[in-house]
Amino acid sequence: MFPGTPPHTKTARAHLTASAAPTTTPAPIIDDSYFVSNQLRLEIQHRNNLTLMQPDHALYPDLPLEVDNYHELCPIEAVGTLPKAHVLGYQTSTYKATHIKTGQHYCLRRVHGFRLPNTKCMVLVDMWKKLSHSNIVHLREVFTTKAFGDQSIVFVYDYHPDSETLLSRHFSQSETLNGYSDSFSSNPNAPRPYSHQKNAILRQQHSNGMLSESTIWSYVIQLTGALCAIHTAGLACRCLDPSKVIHTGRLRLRISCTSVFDVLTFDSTATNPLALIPHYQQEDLNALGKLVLALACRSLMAVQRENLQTSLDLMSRTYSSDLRNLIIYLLSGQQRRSIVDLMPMIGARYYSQLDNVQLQNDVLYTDLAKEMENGRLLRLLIKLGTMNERPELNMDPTWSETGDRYMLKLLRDHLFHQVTEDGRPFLDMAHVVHCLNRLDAGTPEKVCLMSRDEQSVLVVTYAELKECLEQSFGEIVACATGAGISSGGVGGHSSIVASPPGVQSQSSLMVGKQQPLA
Ligand SMILES: Nc1ncnc2c1ncn2[C@@H]1O[C@H](COP(=O)(O)OP(=O)(O)OP(=O)(O)O)[C@@H](O)[C@H]1O
Repeated sequence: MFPGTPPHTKTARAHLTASAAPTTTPAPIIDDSYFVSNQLRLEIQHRNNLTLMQPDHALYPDLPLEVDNYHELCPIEAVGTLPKAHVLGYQTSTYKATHIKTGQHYCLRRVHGFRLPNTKCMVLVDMWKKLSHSNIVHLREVFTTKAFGDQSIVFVYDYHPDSETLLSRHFSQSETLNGYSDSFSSNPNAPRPYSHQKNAILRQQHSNGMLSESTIWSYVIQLTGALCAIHTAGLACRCLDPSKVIHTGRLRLRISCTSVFDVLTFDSTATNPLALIPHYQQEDLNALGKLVLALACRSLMAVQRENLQTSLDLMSRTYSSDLRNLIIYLLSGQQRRSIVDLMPMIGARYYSQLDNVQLQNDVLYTDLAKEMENGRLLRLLIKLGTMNERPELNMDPTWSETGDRYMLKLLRDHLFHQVTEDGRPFLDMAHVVHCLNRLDAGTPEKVCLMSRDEQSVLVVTYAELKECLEQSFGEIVACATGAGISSGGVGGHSSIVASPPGVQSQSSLMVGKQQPLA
């Protein structure tokens, strides 16, 4: 069998009888799962699709083409979503947009009809911009604009494709629409009997399905980490609401919407703009307690003031006393609490979280390594594709068919155009990847290449083919950049190690400007 020839295959037109083969070869790989794990591939594909999503002007004719330094605005909320007035009574809209200069994607949160009285609040905005944490959506800038036809203020954040709010992920649609839509604001004027409330919470807990305790602790660890960073920076979150925490990928949480409340409620007459921060930090802890309790009960109703005790009783049936104690601590408004006090309550669960993150990291590294390999192979394919069948170079129409390029053309056939004994295309990505890897490494291993008319057989090493490739591609680059002009075969990079009868000699095959040898 000729070296480098896959068993029981023949080249595009030639039949390599010598390679007739054992049938023990593994089944050929013909799908691209060969390259990267399926689940990750789907996830990344989906995120890329969302990131590359283009604006639909027919659907959103009123959207401006440009807003400040951003263009290609695409609303992130579902089409047909009715305008809501959630953030302090202002209507808001969220868009994916592209920065005009850098091409980076961002998430723009627009607050409609808001006029900024002065720029004093920018002190807080600057503090937020400096805050970088893996569980906080990074704020990049804030600006006012009339591009939407009104006076709007726009908060620019990092874009995290395929995110979902905790509200839509873990709480039922009906609950958000049935009069309890303002997640945590209870209406004390609407009393309901205890049993009614308890049954309703139980129903929701059952219909929504319980979250595992480890999931809730993972959320607690991420959110306390974020709060710790915010409080340490001398800021308060003020938006720890299920509609403002986004969930991406596998259990990854990020607090979004930061700084919006600070700007919208900024009191420019106050002597110290940071005076109320300690108070808001206490409110953050309260909001965290409510969020954890709501998640444990899978119900927003669970955190209304009159339902708190019932909800704590219900969640204790399923979850540990540690989780209950953590919620009680967070909701105990009388004492002065600190986010740092939560660390001993979480305790050894940090180790499991760290372990999960590191395991996930290992998986990503393995897939990244595969992707790097794929990138390498893609560059090789680009070089081959640029060269093979090129109609002419330096006014030489035979350039791609002569000299070193002829070997590369035969290599192309060897890679992609092999057929089985009975003439069917031979598809095996493993064969292509195997050969390309050897070509990239320039190994001394030999490969047998046969011309389509079966008259010539070249046996060359991958090292020689690699040199041909680099040399020929270099000629194209030089021609493209006007750096140098050359044509014809360079010769000397190949050798016929074995020539079956009737095959042309090395010199006539490889040197000078010969007639096309296809
Ligand atoms: N930084 C971000 N990157 C990507 N998507 C985001 C980002 N921030 C929010 N989203 C997504 O945008 C969508 C809308 O978010 P938004 O916070 O406006 O929710 P909402 O329920 O409409 O809130 P509001 O009460 O302010 O109207 C959600 O699906 C959310 O997951």
